[in-house]
Amino acid sequence: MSSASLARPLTSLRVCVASDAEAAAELAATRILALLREKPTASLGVATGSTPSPVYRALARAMRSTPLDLSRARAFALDEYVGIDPRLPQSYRSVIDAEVTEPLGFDRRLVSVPDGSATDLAAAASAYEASIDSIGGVDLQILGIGHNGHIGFNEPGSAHDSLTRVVDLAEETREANARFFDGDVDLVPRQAMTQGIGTILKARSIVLLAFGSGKAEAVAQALEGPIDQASPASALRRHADVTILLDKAAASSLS
Ligand SMILES: O=P(O)(O)OC[C@H]1O[C@](O)(CO)[C@@H](O)[C@@H]1O
Repeated sequence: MSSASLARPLTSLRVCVASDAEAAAELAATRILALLREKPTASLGVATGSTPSPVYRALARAMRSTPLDLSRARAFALDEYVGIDPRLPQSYRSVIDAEVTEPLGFDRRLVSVPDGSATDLAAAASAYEASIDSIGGVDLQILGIGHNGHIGFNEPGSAHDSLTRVVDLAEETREANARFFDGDVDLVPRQAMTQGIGTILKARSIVLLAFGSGKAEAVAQALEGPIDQASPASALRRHADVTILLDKAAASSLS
């Protein structure tokens, strides 16, 4: 099914321009906490990268003042580099452990990250998709957005109904992520295993955050440009429950 043939009617997104990234992160954290209080077995979709970090810090702060038991909650990471040793600090398994599992008190057995070091990557990707479906899907998915509009590691050109699979990373994505690899783009893996756009759209609710002027064009394309494969994040406009949390700089190209 091509993205153009998707028949679901378009719905309006809630767009909130916060005073700064910290304020936007607080809003996202409040939303997550409300879900987890109401449903202690909720399943949270967690992103990595710089964008969601203040959300996880805000959650940890809130839980220090008002403790909440997350030991029955689940978390599913969006993506992982292919071929990376999961023990390396740059692996998304390590990032999720350090930013989500340990500080927030998830049970490690209930936190899943795609297996980018599997021998049979296609089978591991299918198993990951099936594991999300088998527990009834993600309740709330946290997303960032790449400079080129990617969500997860779904680069421009990804089908809007794509599922978890191995993808080639765009050069601009590898260059953007070189900062996590001692600034050396040659150390950034060339492939990743990512939830597809179709996987992401199966989440019941989605919160996308974007901060800084470097994301402004990608945000404008996603929200105001055509809904097409050139802008992976534009697919979010096909979902019924999406909240976009921006700082002023990331909102600066919106009309
Ligand atoms: O938040 P960053 O580091 O700018 O990266 C943008 C987005 O790209 C991804 O890293 C791809 O996984 C997202 O998780 C992230 O939020």
